[in-house]
Amino acid sequence: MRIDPDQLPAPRSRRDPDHAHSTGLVAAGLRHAYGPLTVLDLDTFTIAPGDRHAVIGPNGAGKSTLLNVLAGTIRAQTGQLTYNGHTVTRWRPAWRARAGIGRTFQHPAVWPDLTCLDCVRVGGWHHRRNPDHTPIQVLNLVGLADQADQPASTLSHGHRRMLDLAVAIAGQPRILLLDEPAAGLTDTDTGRLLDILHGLPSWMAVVIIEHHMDVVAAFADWITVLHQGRRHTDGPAHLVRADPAVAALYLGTGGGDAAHP
Ligand SMILES: Nc1ncnc2c1ncn2[C@@H]1O[C@H](COP(=O)(O)OP(=O)(O)OP(=O)(O)O)[C@@H](O)[C@H]1O
Repeated sequence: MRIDPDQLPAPRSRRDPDHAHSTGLVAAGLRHAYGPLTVLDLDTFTIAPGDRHAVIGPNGAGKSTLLNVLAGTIRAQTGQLTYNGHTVTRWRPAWRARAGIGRTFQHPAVWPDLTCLDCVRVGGWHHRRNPDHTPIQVLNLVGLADQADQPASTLSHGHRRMLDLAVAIAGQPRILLLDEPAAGLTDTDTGRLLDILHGLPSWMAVVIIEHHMDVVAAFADWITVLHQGRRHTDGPAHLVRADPAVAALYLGTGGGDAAHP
């Protein structure tokens, strides 16, 4: 089901003149299977500059698979990805990151033996000549400036998640993909996460996979609901959140019929 956005006023544009040449990411015909199990089967998925987009769905719906396909960690068996007019379907994750597709991981992936500051330096290595923010400023943004010289391995789970986010932000991505950024965070850290997300530059598109609906509600303009690898619903966030079929999907009371008529 697709909610008609024409019911609403036009979404606020987040385009920045400096990034007007960015046309975002367009995925078409993505399909991925493990043996007989198709875990992703999406006709289209689009990320426009400045999007604030949440991908939700029950466990096993294919959300991380989608994010991994967009970031290049998994190569979909069929489909095409176009980013700013370039076909990037076969690009490695590092090439995509350098081109502006950044990400965090469901299980924070930081370099345990490096200090927090060095992790952020690595994250921003391709912007050394003209950084928007110094590494310490990025650490400050996520509340870790006091831990700058500490090895990443000594951080708590919540702080490792923040460091993972800082590493991604240091790369100044045009598209930032966040896999369950609030998982395991305290309420205080979740509040900080939302402050950080709200403070990201308007030209940066942000896509989150998230189970915490309060985070989705506070962050997203647009929601895509996946179920069994397919699009169940997508549309403006407040309409999707109010959609009884989406609630039914989470409660297991028949939403599956909407995805697989
Ligand atoms: N390497 C793998 N081999 C086989 N099956 C896999 C593999 N990785 C994922 N899957 C299966 O693919 C399906 C989609 O997984 P995925 O992690 O994308 O779902 P998800 O929506 O992110 O779930 P969750 O919310 O629990 O993280 C699940 O059924 C999962 O068990």
